[in-house]
Amino acid sequence: MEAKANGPKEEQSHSSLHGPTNPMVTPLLTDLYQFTMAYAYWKAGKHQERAVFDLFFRKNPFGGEYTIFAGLEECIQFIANFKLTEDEISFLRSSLPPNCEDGFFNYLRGIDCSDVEVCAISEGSVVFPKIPLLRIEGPVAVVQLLETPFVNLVNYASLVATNAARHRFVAGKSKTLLEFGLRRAQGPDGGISASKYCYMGGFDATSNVAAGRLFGIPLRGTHSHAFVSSFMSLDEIVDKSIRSIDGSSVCEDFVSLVQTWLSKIQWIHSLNGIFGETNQSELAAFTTYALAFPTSFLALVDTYDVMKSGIPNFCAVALALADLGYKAVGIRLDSGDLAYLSCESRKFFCAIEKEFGVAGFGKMIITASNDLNEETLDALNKQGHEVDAFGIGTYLVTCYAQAALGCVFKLVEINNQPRIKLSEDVSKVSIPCKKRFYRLYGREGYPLVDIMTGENEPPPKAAERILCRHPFNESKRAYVVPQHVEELLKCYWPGSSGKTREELPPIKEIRDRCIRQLDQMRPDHMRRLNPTPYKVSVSAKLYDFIHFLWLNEAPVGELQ
Ligand SMILES: Nc1ncnc2c1ncn2[C@@H]1O[C@H](COP(=O)(O)OP(=O)(O)OP(=O)(O)O)[C@@H](O)[C@H]1O
Ligand SMILES: O=P(O)(O)OC[C@H]1O[C@H](OP(=O)(O)OP(=O)(O)O)[C@H](O)[C@@H]1O
Ligand SMILES: O=C(O)c1cccnc1
Ligand SMILES: [Mg+2]
Repeated sequence: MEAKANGPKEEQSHSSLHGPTNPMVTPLLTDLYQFTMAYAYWKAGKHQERAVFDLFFRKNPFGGEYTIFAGLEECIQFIANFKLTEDEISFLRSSLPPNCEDGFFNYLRGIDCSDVEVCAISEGSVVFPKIPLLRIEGPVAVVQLLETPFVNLVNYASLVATNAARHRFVAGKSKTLLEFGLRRAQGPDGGISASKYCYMGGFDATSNVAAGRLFGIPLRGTHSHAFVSSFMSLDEIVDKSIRSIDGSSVCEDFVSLVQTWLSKIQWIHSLNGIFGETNQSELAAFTTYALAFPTSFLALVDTYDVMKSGIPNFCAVALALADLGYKAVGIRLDSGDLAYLSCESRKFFCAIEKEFGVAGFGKMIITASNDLNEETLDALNKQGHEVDAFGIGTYLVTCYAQAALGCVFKLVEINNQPRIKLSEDVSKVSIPCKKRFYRLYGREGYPLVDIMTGENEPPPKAAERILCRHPFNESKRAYVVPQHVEELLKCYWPGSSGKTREELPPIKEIRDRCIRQLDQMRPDHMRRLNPTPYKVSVSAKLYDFIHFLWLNEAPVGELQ
């Protein structure tokens, strides 16, 4: 069932700064330590010092080599409306130690994000580890307060968008992908976010009505087993009349028409022996649904027995509808061997088309659901199947294969002084400095490498050779002559910088960007098994600076 599009709230006001989708996203949606640090900064007179933080992740999820960046609009909606209320300030006063001075709470009363600059990669972009998704600059105490909500808003959004993109990659472009996860999602916010970001990652529609209304995502749905099993017999159908599609005639007894078709199907030579008596309560359910939705009839056919009952019953109702000029949509399979049952169902539909000359009957849409995930989609592809649309819930929205993306928020500069965070684990050493990022494209149009440079370095230029260095591994480096250079960071919240604010595009545009960028990737980065890592690099100058700072900050050990 396809719902009629009806003035999505989002499309009417996509660029207005109306606040985050979830009203729980307030300045208090942060960790206590952000406020205790803010107090300590304030007490030390350090709170106005200008800091630059990077938000990035260290490892791609799901064993893959790419990630989809999502959640940016919610971050901007959050800071555009960032203001502590008197109630919130009173709560903080009661939560912090009693010796915290009043002046701090007066300071909190005055803060907003008008002096914070947020630059970010465009939402829906394909992104890679270590390259900051957002660069946040402003008074250290304020920016520190943004850490937890920003990381929270980006983490799950990007994880589930990536999961959706991965499901799309396996299913293939021609399949319809429906997100059915609301009932299994991690709470209401998990459900709404899943629907929004699965659409962004390449799904076609959702069953989540609230998400349809909030974001203008196409709504789709079928019906459940309960609807089928709620019927006992055809006698329950009281109003049996239905008008033909062109309105020229009325069929007074649609039930009899369906029964006539069912007996005709039973006599088809090529189907002989497939089925005998079908389940009559199921037939009653299908007939009732068709009377309610003659223009979009779709039936769940696995309540009793797919081939012996569901499919013949569906065909009888669909053929009766065809007599009146209506074209049934198709079926949903929700159990059993989906490869086998989809192929058998297709054969049955083709046999009907051939036998009764009903054009297009063989092309009936077959939807499959039931604990689907990347692996089952892949298995179905390998076996061969006839499924046109997949309804996917639990594994998709809970991100069963990877619990979190692991975004972090690290200080890279304060008062124009670059800062570094060291770690025994080299992959956890942060890349210091306020930086710029570029994507370098090769001759064949594929992105070759992302490179970070210092803020004031000259940008890489097309057709000019540039040395790209692994940030930590001295021996890994390459000269690149890019065909095309794309600067990745754009200013989405200028603060007091005077830069122009990049518009927040509608969700459909973000989805299109995501699909386009995924299409542009070199296939070996995309494959599921042992994909090739995409190269993320730093300029020679930045490399030297990182290692200079590293040596400066790392204490020299003493051996005894
Ligand atoms: N051809 C196939 N190849 C691989 N996996 C499949 C195939 N067909 C279905 N599956 C998957 O196998 C699992 C079957 O689920 P399960 O064992 O619970 O049986 P079921 O079909 O749901 O039976 P029932 O509804 O009667 O309990 C699902 O995760 C489904 O996605
Ligand atoms: O399987 P998922 O990927 O989570 O997709 C959503 C599932 O939700 C519905 O039934 P539900 O699971 O509530 O009941 P059922 O398994 O008994 O059909 C639907 O029939 C799907 O099977
Ligand atoms: O519309 C459906 O078929 C549907 C919706 C949610 C969950 N399972 C199925
Ligand atoms: Mg289920």
